[in-house]
Amino acid sequence: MRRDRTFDFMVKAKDLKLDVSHGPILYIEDLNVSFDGFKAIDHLNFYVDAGELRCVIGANGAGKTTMMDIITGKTRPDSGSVYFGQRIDLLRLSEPEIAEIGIGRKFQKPTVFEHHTVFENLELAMAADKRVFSTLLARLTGAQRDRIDEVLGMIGLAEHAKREAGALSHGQKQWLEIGMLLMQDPLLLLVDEPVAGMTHQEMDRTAELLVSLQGKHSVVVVEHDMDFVRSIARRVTVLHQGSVLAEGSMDQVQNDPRVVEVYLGE
Ligand SMILES: Nc1ncnc2c1ncn2[C@@H]1O[C@H](COP(=O)(O)OP(=O)(O)OP(=O)(O)O)[C@@H](O)[C@H]1O
Repeated sequence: MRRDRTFDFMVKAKDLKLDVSHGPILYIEDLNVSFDGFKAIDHLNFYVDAGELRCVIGANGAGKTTMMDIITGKTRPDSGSVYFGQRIDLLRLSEPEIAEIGIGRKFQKPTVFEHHTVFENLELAMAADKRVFSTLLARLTGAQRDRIDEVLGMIGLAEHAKREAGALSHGQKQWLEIGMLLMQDPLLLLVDEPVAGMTHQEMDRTAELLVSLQGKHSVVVVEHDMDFVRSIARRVTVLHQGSVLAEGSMDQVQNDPRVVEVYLGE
């Protein structure tokens, strides 16, 4: 895929300018990584358009987590390229720098601050330096309050703003954590198995939330629950043995004989 190869040497991560004028916000090309000789990612090509909501499925060990780890700088590949927009080479950036330029990640297990209220959790997420929490409380501007209220509405927790996060249900904690990521206004949001352990009602609500994020944010969701994937996905990527086996609508991939054989037919 065409990409302008301009390198921003000497520029601080936060000053890098995202360029999505060609469409994709994420370019992964010919990516490879091995662990002790085992190819976890094998000549992987993967593109996500700006504003897109993409689902990634694949059997255990297909390489989904490893791909997310490479995007966020946690794992370094052996070869290949990973670009954020056309110009930002993610392989040159550290994990904190990647977060700073607008890539947020939600892990499977919620990690909210249980002894703080929902509101305070969102407030804390706004601070780049988590140690400033005690001083931040007194200094919220009107715009910051408005942003917290807006996110509370998006995640459906406005009525729970004053509750301790530890008292929330599992699903509500997951939404709060997505809200905490939203406080950083990420351009790309990576979400790992968001509905594991949720009730059906919570799953429906999570689907609505993720669908509402597309457009303003690009979202990549890794999920095993096929009904959930069907309920949100516009485009689905099936990973198998570290590369893309199939890509398309849920109907297309579900009817692909190779997919049926290696994954859905299990
Ligand atoms: N740090 C590591 N060291 C050694 N092997 C690893 C490491 N990380 C991943 N692997 C292996 O690489 C393969 C791909 O793992 P990965 O976690 O990316 O798959 P996955 O698609 O996320 O699977 P799951 O659905 O189970 O989370 C697996 O066989 C895993 O055991």
